[in-house]
Amino acid sequence: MSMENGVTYSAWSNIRYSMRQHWRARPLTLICCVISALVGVGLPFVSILMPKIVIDRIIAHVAPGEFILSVGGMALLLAVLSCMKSYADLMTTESVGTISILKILQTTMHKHLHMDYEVLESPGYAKLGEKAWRAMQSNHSPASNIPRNLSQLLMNVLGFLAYGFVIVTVHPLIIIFLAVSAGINWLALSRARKTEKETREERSKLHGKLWYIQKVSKEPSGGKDVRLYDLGSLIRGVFQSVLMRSTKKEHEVATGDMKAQLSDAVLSLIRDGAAYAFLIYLLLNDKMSLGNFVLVFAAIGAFAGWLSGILKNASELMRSLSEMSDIRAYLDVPDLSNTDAGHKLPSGDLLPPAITLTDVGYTYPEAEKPTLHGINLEIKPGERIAIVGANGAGKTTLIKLLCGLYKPTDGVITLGGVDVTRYNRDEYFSLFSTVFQDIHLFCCDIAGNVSQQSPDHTEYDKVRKCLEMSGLMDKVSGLTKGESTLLVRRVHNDAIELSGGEKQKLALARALYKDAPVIILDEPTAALDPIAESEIYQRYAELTAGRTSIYISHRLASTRFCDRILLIEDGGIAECGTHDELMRSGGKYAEMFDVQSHYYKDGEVSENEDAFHLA
Ligand SMILES: Nc1ncnc2c1ncn2[C@@H]1O[C@H](COP(=O)(O)OP(=O)(O)OP(=O)(O)O)[C@@H](O)[C@H]1O
Repeated sequence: MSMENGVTYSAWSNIRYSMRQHWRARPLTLICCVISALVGVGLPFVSILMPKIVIDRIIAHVAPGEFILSVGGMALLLAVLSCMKSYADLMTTESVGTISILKILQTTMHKHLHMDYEVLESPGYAKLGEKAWRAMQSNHSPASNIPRNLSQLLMNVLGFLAYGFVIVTVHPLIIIFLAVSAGINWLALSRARKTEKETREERSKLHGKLWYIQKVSKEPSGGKDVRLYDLGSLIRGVFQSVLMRSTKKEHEVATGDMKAQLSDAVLSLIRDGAAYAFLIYLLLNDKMSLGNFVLVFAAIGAFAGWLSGILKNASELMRSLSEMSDIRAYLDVPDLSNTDAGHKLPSGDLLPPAITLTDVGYTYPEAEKPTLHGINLEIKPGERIAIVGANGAGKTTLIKLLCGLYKPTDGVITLGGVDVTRYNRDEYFSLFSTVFQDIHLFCCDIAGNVSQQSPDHTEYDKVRKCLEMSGLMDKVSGLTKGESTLLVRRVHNDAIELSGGEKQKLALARALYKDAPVIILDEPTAALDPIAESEIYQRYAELTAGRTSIYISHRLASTRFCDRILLIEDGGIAECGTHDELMRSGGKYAEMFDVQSHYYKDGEVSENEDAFHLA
């Protein structure tokens, strides 16, 4: 699955996008940005104008009342502008620094939670995610800096024009000289930006690796192996080598930035020095009044600031905009499934529906060959199917296709005679209760983990019934808080930890609570003790009553209570039939069953013996 969505984002489109986000989060932010820009020019302008007015008034011998009025008025204006600037800056910093970043985090979380599972799992998307995450965390975070950059750019441009006008009125030559030196500076900054852009892909990859190694080193699930196999030195070595490569690249970027800043400083010195010398020459030769000299002298000093401000802000804005592209590229990866209103799902008497696979195949993204191919299968309403096969045969892949987490790369799956891609993705999910091998617990109480709903919407009697059926009620009733006991210790101090088998029982209770017409169980008893496992087998008919069920297991004896057994081999259905039929045909299933049956009681399993008594 290619993650190139073919969309490019122009600078203008990124600016509009960012403005829209900020406007939705808090319109006041953008208003304050504009106020900050305008006052940011007005304030220093009034400051440099004040000495000229004082000198001009003194030289003109104005009346004391007029003098106090004009100077006092200027001082008052300065105080008002200063307060406005402080307020606008405070509001902007607070808004862009928290609210807007949180808004972006909220948007990305919504994307993680609702995108197609197939996209979420794909390596291409993970890479895009790393780039976007890096962009969100960077010092130049577009989330916070685009409005601030624009505000500062606007302030610098206005300052440049206002001060430029003052200088031009004295001598146009000075402004040409200042503009040429600014052009040279821009070239230096462009080079720095080019280095940053060229190395961004690689820096992002290295950063992703560092982050992954950090994550591995602190995950308790990997912590056992790290200690018992002494993986610490290996992990440290890999981290060190990636860190060195990452530091080298970051150093390249920092050096580019430093060179640009150095050239700015040197050029500013030459530029301002020459301009001041020229001014002094004009004053000494009576070609300029003292008031104008003071005004232009201050204007030239500040003009250089506006100029380098424009260059710096433009460069930072470019960087922020390209980082915004990274975030948008991540957010805009399209879903492959139908998320619009789809074909009406079967309901009432039509449940559970028939599911048909016609020439279905699936190739994982970037895989060399298909994991599954040419699968033809009809699952009748209410049928109990068992799927068996060696490790890596494709059993889990097949059920992910069935329950809509993957879209077939070949062939068609229909449900109730309708191509499943025509149903709305989330409505289609509602038809399946699935227990996967890897069980995810959410940081709420046991009841919430079973119902997957908030307490207001949880039916507690139903929760207890499902816990009873899955065999977890004995454990839960022994807990002080019963089904209100919290799970996930990382989040809640008073949470409990469940064992592997208990988690599996909880997952089964969750599947039963959902009460969907199709129940799919992928090795649901792998972690259960023999008695608990046997109870599940004995209750299987009750657990799956009125539903279509699909059961994956390596314990071949357990598949005997199913109507049909499918053996997956070499990416296809190699054998299909009842246990007796498959045993009679003497194929792979019979061979696997015979190998396993050596471990049963007394070495043999007779046809009539309870096949669930595993040693
Ligand atoms: N996300 C993935 N990306 C790429 N390849 C994958 C992915 N998941 C599984 N595979 C590959 O697909 C093949 C089938 O995997 P699958 O999990 O369907 O096997 P399985 O029959 O359920 O195995 P097991 O009995 O060990 O659970 C394996 O070779 C595996 O490497």
